[in-house]
Amino acid sequence: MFEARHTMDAPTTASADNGTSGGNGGGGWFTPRKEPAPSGEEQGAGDGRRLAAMRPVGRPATGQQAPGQGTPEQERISPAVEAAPPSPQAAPTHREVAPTGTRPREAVPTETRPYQTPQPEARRREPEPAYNPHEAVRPQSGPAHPGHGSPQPVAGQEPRVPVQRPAPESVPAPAPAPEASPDAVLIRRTMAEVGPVADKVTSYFYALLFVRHPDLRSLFPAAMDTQRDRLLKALLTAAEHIDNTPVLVEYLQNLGRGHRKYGTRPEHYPAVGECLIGSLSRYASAVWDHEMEAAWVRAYTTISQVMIDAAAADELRAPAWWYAEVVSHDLRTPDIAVLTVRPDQPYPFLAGQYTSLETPWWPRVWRHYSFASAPRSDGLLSFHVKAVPAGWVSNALVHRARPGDILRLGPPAGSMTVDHSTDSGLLCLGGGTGIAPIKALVEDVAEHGERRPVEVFYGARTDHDLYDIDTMLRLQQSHPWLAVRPVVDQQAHLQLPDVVREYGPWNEYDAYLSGPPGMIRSGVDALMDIGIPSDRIRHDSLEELVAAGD
Ligand SMILES: NC(=O)C1=CN([C@@H]2O[C@H](COP(=O)(O)OP(=O)(O)OC[C@H]3O[C@@H](n4cnc5c(N)ncnc54)[C@H](O)[C@@H]3O)[C@@H](O)[C@H]2O)C=CC1
Repeated sequence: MFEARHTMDAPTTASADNGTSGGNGGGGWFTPRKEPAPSGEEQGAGDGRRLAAMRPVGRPATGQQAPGQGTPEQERISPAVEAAPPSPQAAPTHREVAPTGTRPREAVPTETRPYQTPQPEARRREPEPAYNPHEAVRPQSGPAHPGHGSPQPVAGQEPRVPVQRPAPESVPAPAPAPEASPDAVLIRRTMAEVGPVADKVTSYFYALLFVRHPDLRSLFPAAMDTQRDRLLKALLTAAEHIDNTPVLVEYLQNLGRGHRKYGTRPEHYPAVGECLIGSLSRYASAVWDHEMEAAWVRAYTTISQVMIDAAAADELRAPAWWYAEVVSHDLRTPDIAVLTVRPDQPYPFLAGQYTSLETPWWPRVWRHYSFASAPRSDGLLSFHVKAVPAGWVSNALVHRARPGDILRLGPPAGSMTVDHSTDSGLLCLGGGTGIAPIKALVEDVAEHGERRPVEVFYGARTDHDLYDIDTMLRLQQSHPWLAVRPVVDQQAHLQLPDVVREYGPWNEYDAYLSGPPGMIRSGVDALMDIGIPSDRIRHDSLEELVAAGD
């Protein structure tokens, strides 16, 4: 039910309303409690009191940004506890389970308003601060060439670069916070404590949630496995950045909007908060005290309030989800398909954004895919999908979906979009199916009639994996401002990002990266290394990328 779309640009630290002001102090409306256990018997009066206290404040929706725009989600496959409504095929039944839809939101008792939602601010994505060395890739670059032939190398042979795998991204590491608020300090102390046992915290959290609130189980997928840590990760990510109001608000608004498709309602939030704190208090017992609990209550109240408000505002102007009929299915390689779908109602989005997608075969299991085209006059949407081992959704989309099948789409999200107020060039790195949003960006620039230079480096493992090279080369032929350079690992002597160093200078360019996490990491490193400032580098969230694609 909570979707963690941790973006690069998300959470750093700042301060504004740090939760320490207002009438929502530590002992105010939340009474510290005993350590909970996943037992129904523990739902005593104390719990009921706590639950009421944690209920977020309902507030009229005003001043929200357009759906899906400028959101930080920018994440490909992200942590998201996928609590979703039913599959299209089971729509009548599931509609009952997921009653939010487009109904007016339900009123929630107003108690305290500990937090004022600031207006979202425009921002750019920033890279994650620290990356590990990359996986080995031996790409090769050369001039654009027609068809699937091997590109010409652009550099001499070099030894293969020794590499390490990126470290797993579990609970986000605390961001540096020179002036952290007292609440932020307490929250980070908790996270440092629970980080090493994140798996246990997650299991315990869901045990609590489903034992105490069995009605919420139907909002989650039947099999929780790959998605089980998403809710907790989302909450911890948000809590960790509780000081950075503008970024946090944007992140949470996006999260709140995205949760409409799961059937999340305001009254679900206290239950989640209660179980979150129950889990944290158990696994951070060595440092847990009243102050720490109060800090978490304030943080969670803020988090849930922003999400609820954003969902309510979104409800006034957009459906919780769209049905979309598959109108074409083009198997480009044995494991990559290009799908085109027709949404049942207009679907506004921006080139460079992505959506969440659910197939009829795996109800409530959602995966993120970028739009592979800029918005079209016929309203059709296209996606590039690679079937990955054990990937339920990707395999269904590649090997099972056929024209006539009905999918569901969540709202658009992501801020890897073109800034049309400048005429900077675009330096685009697309790896594998990561070329999809890059193609959309190129089309977007073309449609705006701009003459800004666009340089696309398209990486693939083999020349056969350059499944969309013909399209890209056709675009290049039509647009003199566009250069497309395939980079094939198989014949390569340099990694894709290193190839980019061979060209340039890039000081007048904004950079866009899309592809596997290792490519994003090394790409951001390389681009910053050659002097492109981080605020000119955009990409989807690494967390989502790590979890994506299945
Ligand atoms: N389908 C979609 O709409 C989108 C997918 N993505 C992500 O793109 C990825 C695509 O996967 P595949 O097609 O299997 O790509 P892949 O794993 O075959 O990699 C494609 C290319 O990226 C480069 N690359 C890979 N790892 C690298 C590293 N560590 N350092 C430098 N360069 C590296 C190489 O040139 C490689 O050939 C997935 O992770 C997916 O989540 C991202 C955006 C959109």
